[in-house]
Amino acid sequence: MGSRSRSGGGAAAEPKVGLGVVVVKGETVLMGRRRSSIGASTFAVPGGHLEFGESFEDCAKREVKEETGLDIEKIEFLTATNTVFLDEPRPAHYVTIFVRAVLANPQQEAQNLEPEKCDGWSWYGWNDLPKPLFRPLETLVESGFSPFK
Ligand SMILES: Nc1nc2c([nH]c(=O)n2[C@H]2C[C@H](O)[C@@H](COP(=O)(O)OP(=O)(O)OP(=O)(O)O)O2)c(=O)[nH]1
Ligand SMILES: [Mg+2]
Repeated sequence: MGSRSRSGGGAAAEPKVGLGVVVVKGETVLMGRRRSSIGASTFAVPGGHLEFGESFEDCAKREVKEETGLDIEKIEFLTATNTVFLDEPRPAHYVTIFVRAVLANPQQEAQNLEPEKCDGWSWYGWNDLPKPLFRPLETLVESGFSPFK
């Protein structure tokens, strides 16, 4: 058939673009434990798929609003990671764009607006992150990267 799919079952095998938002408040970042199939029970920052035609900034604002209700500003590109998930329910390959942002209103509280996808949101120090981390984030941390430098 000449199919480029390697995952079988007709599933798309192309790499996808994910976007993770490191929301910074003081010395802490916002993280929650995932319930979604890829990376279930690992801790990740809010984020999701980049939609067709969307800017990184708009994607970051949209995903953080949908998942936490928070409004963010000062969105800056941080770095990208390249992760192949072979041990998940379905093989997947993600290029993840990481951006940093701050709260538009530091008094605003995070709400768990998609409880089917996340156990809840909390603030963690970068040197005291919860474990295990979602793999793209683990790659970021292990590279020595810090959103506070
Ligand atoms: N949320 C989040 N997604 C990430 C991170 N790193 C990373 O590679 N991704 C990738 C893999 C995820 O499967 C993908 C989509 O994010 P998601 O799993 O939260 O999906 P979602 O339902 O919020 O997205 P969407 O389909 O509603 O746009 O983005 C991260 O730190 N946080
Ligand atoms: Mg998400």
